[in-house]
Amino acid sequence: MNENMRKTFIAVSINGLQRPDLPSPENTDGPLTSHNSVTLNDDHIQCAERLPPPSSVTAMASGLLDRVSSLLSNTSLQFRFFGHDVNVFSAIFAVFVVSRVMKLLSGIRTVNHLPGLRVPFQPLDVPGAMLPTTWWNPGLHFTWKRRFTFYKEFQNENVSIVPFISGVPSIFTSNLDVARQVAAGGHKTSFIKPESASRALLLYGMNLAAADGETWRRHRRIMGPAFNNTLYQMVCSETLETYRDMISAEGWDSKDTIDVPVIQRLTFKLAFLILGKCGFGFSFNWSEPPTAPDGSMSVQEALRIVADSHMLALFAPKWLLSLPFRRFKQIRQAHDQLMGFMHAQIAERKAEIHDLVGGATSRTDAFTMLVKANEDESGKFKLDDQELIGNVFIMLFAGHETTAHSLAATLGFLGVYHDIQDEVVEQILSVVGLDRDPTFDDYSKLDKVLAVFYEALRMFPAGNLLIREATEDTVLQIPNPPGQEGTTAFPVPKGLQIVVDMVGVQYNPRYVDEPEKYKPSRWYGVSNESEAFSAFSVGPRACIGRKFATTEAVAFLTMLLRDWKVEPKLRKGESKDEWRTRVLDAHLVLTLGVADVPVTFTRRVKN
Ligand code: HEM
Repeated sequence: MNENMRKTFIAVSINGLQRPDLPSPENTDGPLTSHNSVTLNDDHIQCAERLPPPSSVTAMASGLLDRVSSLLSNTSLQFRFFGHDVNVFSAIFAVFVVSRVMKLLSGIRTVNHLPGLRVPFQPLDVPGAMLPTTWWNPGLHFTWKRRFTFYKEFQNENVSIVPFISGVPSIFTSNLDVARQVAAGGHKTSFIKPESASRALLLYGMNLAAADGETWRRHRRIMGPAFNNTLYQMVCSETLETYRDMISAEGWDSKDTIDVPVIQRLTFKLAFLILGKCGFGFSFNWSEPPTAPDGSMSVQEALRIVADSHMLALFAPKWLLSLPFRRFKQIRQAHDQLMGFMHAQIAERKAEIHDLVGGATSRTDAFTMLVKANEDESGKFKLDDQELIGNVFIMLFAGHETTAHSLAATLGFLGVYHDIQDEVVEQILSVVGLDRDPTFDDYSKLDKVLAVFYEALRMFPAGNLLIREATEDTVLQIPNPPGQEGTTAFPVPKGLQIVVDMVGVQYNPRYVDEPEKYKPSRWYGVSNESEAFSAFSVGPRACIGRKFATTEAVAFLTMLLRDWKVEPKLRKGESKDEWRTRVLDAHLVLTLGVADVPVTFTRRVKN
């Protein structure tokens, strides 16, 4: 019996993995050929290539079953089945194997036989993400690690992933037209953010980033007007102020050379303070003490704790955070204090807006603009107080890490490429000069400063996975391979997950030549709104904070690069190329960032 089971298992597994349901090589009308540049023969070969060689699967499965069989044969739990003695555990094992093979085959049908990985776990689910990357487990970071090879291997800009133990089948896309169809939102979309993807965004209340459909439209209608030039003027002037504050608080004004072991320490603080000032409307500064004059936790400290513990608050169960540890107590205190404070602030801002003639207020931060836009709205479109708070906090969570990491990567690249740094400084000097600080009006003339930021962001796209789920049976129009006109219809069943792989998009040679090279010149003269630069996503659901982030980046880099030359802080005997390979690599938690960047700043005009 055990020997028979083993043969059956191996036959079923290998047949299942090799996709007997593919059209025969002669039948070129199969569902894949129309938009693939490869023949079905190649297709079969590629699919097989993703698997270990059949002989090794056979040997492994055989070894595994021998061990399981010998273990099971020592047990005496048996029952009669069609005249045979069957061991209970063997039967359970057989049912498990058959159910997994069925899951695999059904998954392959769901993705409409699109070639791709056939793996035990979905890489974005807990087991697949936690287990190390091996030949059978792509791991959470596979889109980064395989950025130069993944889509090339399958000769397709869309690749399926079908798990056979746990997780749902999905299609990963590196094509912008497909991204536009699934991620852009809009009136008639058949795709939503699945609950599992938006849950992480809902800690402080419903908000723009987590909402879908009618709810999303209601939130965008109120959030849209808050992101305007008055806000960007504020972002610009507060960034200049924060830069000056940093220089004096860090003691840089008396030094000519400064070593910064991790530039993220500064960029995270900058991004946090700008969001605190321009997002929440708080008067934060670089060296605010953690406690207020009355001894209680200061608002700046409370917000910093909330920002730093976001991951823990997301993934730790509620009971864990209620344990009496000092750190957890601090997080609870920060959360409660901020909530009370935010509700009081809403009441205060509403009163201020109503008391002033025509609702005009001198405050220009996003929170005040949001409350004002909401007060101007009537009836069913109005957001409640918790939704207003949810939207203020989503700015912190969506805009903090993303901006900070992109700035860190920019400084890392500029440290390596001095010719590019010199070109940018030349533009800064010709637009702004040495005698005044930049203003928001200079922004459009500083396109090379914007370009160095854009190119770093292209290479480390912070919003790296846009996960969507089909709400109904629908059809995607998939562009034919480069060089071939037109599109091919690809049926998508209800429930299928489509993941826009932003790393794949940004490294797709269809959109950028030499994607592995840091070449800011590709963005010279490209306007801030242009969808040619797609790392903020595209369409109606693209990042609402794009100009917020770029205004801050341009203002900060203009001030910093005018005063300081940035260089990589090399280890003993290390070359710049070695530094680049070691340092400019991904660091992935919730968003994609760059590993710790150590740099040295040297004053350009000595004191
Ligand atoms: C370099 C910095 C940033 C990058 C790379 C970035 C990237 C993105 C991307 C790719 C999306 C689309 C996500 C999706 O559709 O699933 C997005 C959405 C969003 N971002 Fe950003 N972002 C950045 C900065 C900011 C800032 C500074 C803010 C706020 C001040 C912000 C607020 C938002 C919000 C609220 C959404 C949701 C928009 C919607 O669903 O309508 N982001 N961002």
